[in-house]
Amino acid sequence: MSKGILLVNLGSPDSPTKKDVKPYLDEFLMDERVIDVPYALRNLLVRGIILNTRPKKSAKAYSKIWWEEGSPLIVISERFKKKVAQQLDLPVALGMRYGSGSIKEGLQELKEKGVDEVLLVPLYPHYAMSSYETVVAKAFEQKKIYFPEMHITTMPAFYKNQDYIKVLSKSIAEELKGFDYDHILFSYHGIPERHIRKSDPTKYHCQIDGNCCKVNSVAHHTCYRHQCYDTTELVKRELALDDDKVSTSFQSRLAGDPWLKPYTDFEFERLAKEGKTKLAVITPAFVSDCLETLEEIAMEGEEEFKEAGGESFKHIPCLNDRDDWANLMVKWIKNWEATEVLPV
Ligand SMILES: C=CC1=C(C)c2cc3[nH]c(cc4nc(cc5[nH]c(cc1n2)c(C)c5CCC(=O)O)C(CCC(=O)O)=C4C)c(C)c3C=C
Ligand SMILES: [Fe+2]
Ligand SMILES: [Fe+2]
Repeated sequence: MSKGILLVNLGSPDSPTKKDVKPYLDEFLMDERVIDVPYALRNLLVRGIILNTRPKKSAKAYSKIWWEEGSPLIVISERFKKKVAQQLDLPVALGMRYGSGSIKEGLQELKEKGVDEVLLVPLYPHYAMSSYETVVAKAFEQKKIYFPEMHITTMPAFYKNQDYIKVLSKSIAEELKGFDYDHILFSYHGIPERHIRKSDPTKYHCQIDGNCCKVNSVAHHTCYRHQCYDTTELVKRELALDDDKVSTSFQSRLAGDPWLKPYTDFEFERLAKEGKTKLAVITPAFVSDCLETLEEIAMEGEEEFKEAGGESFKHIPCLNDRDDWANLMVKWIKNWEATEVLPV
């Protein structure tokens, strides 16, 4: 068997224009694990309603954060991949769940290098049906159709891995140097509450009230909300932060059913009104900065917070291509190569 790595991130449109954003959003929102309603209804919702207005709005947002080299998410993912590959003697490829540079292309690249045993690495710290699970499902679907000879092992979600928490905490501590804050908000990408219920294998454990999280359950392996609160708690402990200086919220909701609460934009207002006027925001659902961090938080969020009375605001960058983060990924991969052990 010849081993290789496929790192997978979400993907971006090819350019920040309505023409390129529309097909990207079409692929993204027509994913049954993202808008999880029957096909006919999803088709009506996405193609009959959302895609009439959203591409223009999203293109405008993307154009505010676009870099000369391209989409920040793609550029950062490529830099990360390069740093990881430099330290390994086995092929490393990058794939995107949506848009250009697909999972199929990534697997093809590995196949051409003689790989038949793939370590699939969804670049998400937490499990969610709409992020981690859809990457795994797509990779296995592509394997079945095009690469039946390949064997795929998937890296588990690493939201509470000790080394990951250390690297994340170190990045936060470094970024907070010189920033006088009175609160740190951990803002995670939101998902509809029904996704939590759907992903609960027991079908009764997750009450979405926090009490369920105190009772040990197999449901925690697939509960995005539980895992996000775990990450916050572990970083809080690692950095010895006071309870009342840290909170968790969920951003980026779309209209419709209730999404995980509290909502980040409401929290900006609440915190400012409570006199927490110097705010640091960390976005640990993403390993790479992207539209949701650079525009929604670092631009729009700062404006909303200051309009509500906030004085200073700092978005702490994602891990991106930090050396310690790339080194940690290399360590996990080497463990897998040598002993088949993956992070927990
Ligand atoms: C039903 C809608 C959505 C769910 C559920 C969802 C979950 C989810 N998304 C990410 C990570 C990212 N999402 C990004 C952008 C983005 N997300 C949605 C919708 C849902 N996401 C939309 C419509 C968009 C596109 C932009 C917009 O119109 O607002 C991005 C940024 C991509 C980029 O190019 O920079 C990321 C990353 C996670 C981790 C997640 C579930 C936990
Ligand atoms: Fe999203
Ligand atoms: Fe829970």
